[in-house]
Amino acid sequence: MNYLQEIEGKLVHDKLTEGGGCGGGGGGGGDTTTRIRRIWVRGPIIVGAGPSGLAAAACLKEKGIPSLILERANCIASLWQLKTYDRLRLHLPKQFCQLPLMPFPSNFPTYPTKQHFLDYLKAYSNRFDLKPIFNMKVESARFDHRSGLWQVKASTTTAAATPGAGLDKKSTNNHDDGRTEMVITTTTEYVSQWLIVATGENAEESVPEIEGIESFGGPIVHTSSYKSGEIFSGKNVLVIGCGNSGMEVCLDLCNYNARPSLVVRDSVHVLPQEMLGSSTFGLSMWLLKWLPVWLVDRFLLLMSRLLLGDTSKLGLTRPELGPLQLKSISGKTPVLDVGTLAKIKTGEIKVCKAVKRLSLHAAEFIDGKVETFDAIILATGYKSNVMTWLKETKMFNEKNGMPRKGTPNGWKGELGLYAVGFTQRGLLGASADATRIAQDIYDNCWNPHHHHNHSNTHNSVPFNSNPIIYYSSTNNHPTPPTPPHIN
Ligand SMILES: Cc1cc2nc3c(=O)[nH]c(=O)nc-3n(C[C@H](O)[C@H](O)[C@H](O)COP(=O)(O)OP(=O)(O)OC[C@H]3O[C@@H](n4cnc5c(N)ncnc54)[C@H](O)[C@@H]3O)c2cc1C
Ligand SMILES: NC(=O)C1=CN([C@@H]2O[C@H](COP(=O)(O)OP(=O)(O)OC[C@H]3O[C@@H](n4cnc5c(N)ncnc54)[C@H](OP(=O)(O)O)[C@@H]3O)[C@@H](O)[C@H]2O)C=CC1
Ligand SMILES: O=C(O)C(=O)Cc1c[nH]c2ccccc12
Repeated sequence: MNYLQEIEGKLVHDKLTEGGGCGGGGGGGGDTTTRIRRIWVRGPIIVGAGPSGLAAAACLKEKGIPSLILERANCIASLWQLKTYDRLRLHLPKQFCQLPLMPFPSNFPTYPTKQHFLDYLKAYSNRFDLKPIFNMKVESARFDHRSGLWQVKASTTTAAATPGAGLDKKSTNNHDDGRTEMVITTTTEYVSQWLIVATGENAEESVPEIEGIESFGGPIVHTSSYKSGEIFSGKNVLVIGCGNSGMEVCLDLCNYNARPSLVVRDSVHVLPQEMLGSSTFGLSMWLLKWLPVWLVDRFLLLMSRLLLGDTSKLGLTRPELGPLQLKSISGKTPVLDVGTLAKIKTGEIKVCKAVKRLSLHAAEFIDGKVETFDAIILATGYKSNVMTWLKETKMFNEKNGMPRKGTPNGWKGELGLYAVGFTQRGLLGASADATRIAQDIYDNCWNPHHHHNHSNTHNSVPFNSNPIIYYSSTNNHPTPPTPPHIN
């Protein structure tokens, strides 16, 4: 640990804001009092250590290309590790959820649990020796035309650290109990020829505006902080949103003797998880090889009708478009039923219309009904955060932070910019992106002599595996400057 801090200390004391080395990199600007560490990365910078970022790094590594992963959380796969409920399993069979180059172990069940999946991701990082820099939140990234490089500014926040050099901001948090603790934010600028966006479609919670929400007297939690129904036992809980999360949370609430009501503001496709002895997803993929989407949809709807009955009688109206067509046009994922429908049929879960307004202990719905509730769970989904930090609007839509080009072409931008995991096709889509990105960087950019499309003629590794070069100096440390407080 001391050793790491020493590196950190050395770095921040070096005179770093001057350009030099590879092309100036912007910055400089004369005023050397702003102490920003600047680090040149040999390979691509990957933002996000979720399944997508890990897959991209592994595919690059396999081609001999080092990369550097920056992750805001203090662990890999933070969505899965920190923001999912206890009973979560993959909804799709494991063969559709594995990352490139390393299949799931054969002893895993068809639908691995959250812990299985996390164990797999840990093993995946170890296998490819991936070492993300944790607690490193990317605040901005822009392409510098002068140097031809991406400049990625990231911040690390340390609580109660020893004051030192290289600090952008020092502030104090005043706690209610009178304690004060120092919060230190350090900014680091990473510079590279390539930037791979892997922050995901689920980077931030989507929180709806609902009239009167501020006056509601009970707890309001997003599904990202819901663990289990235990604390809601005996309570009336309003679950807003009927995607896969909302549906499953309702089931979980029932299992803990809470009384959930599910808001279905519009329409939803609920499909059985399996039909004819195989997974609905697998069967659909297979049928799509031979039949047009509309026909596969007709088949899915027929099977659903036989296996689940008429869901509209339960308040779950189906959209006009079929489930796969809707998924491909809008990205809206059909719900794969894991037992919720049975509880709706028995009345253990009530289905409600859209919420009109909330008050201290109640919700009024658009059909005029009023019900009392002790708690609200927002199962309203997620959104990308790319538009908040990526200073680029050609590849990414500045409104929704998604690539402008649709699947499967959204992975490649210009000037060394890539995106992995924005296909609205889950882990399968992310894996395909990661493979393509690594191949593209290898083919077109990686060889210093730019042998376009002659990938199979050069199999030597042009750089050593350490991705970091300290921009300002001759230092070439064997490890990245890991923040001193990670686990
Ligand atoms: C409850 C739930 C269940 C799911 N189940 C399945 C399933 O069974 N099968 C399937 O295929 N898909 C499933 N998905 C879809 C899900 O998108 C993928 O499983 C997968 O997590 C996507 O990986 P990702 O790396 O693209 O994004 P994420 O897993 O979200 O990882 C992105 C990472 O980027 C980090 N990050 C974000 N912003 C910054 C920043 N500014 N700086 C640094 N780091 C940043 C985040 O902290 C995060 O660790 C599920 C999603 C949810 C919410
Ligand atoms: N085990 C698994 O594989 C699981 C996978 N997932 C995946 O994770 C991703 C996120 O899922 P999820 O968290 O369910 O989010 P989704 O985005 O899939 O669903 C959000 C739901 O909230 C509704 N909603 C949004 N705003 C409001 C509002 N103001 N009032 C009422 N309803 C509202 C939406 O309705 P509308 O359609 O009308 O906008 C939609 O039904 C998906 O890709 C999903 O498939 C999630 C859980 C489990
Ligand atoms: O979880 C997601 O968002 C996915 O894209 C994977 C997925 C889960 N259920 C599905 C049904 C149809 C297509 C994709 C999925």
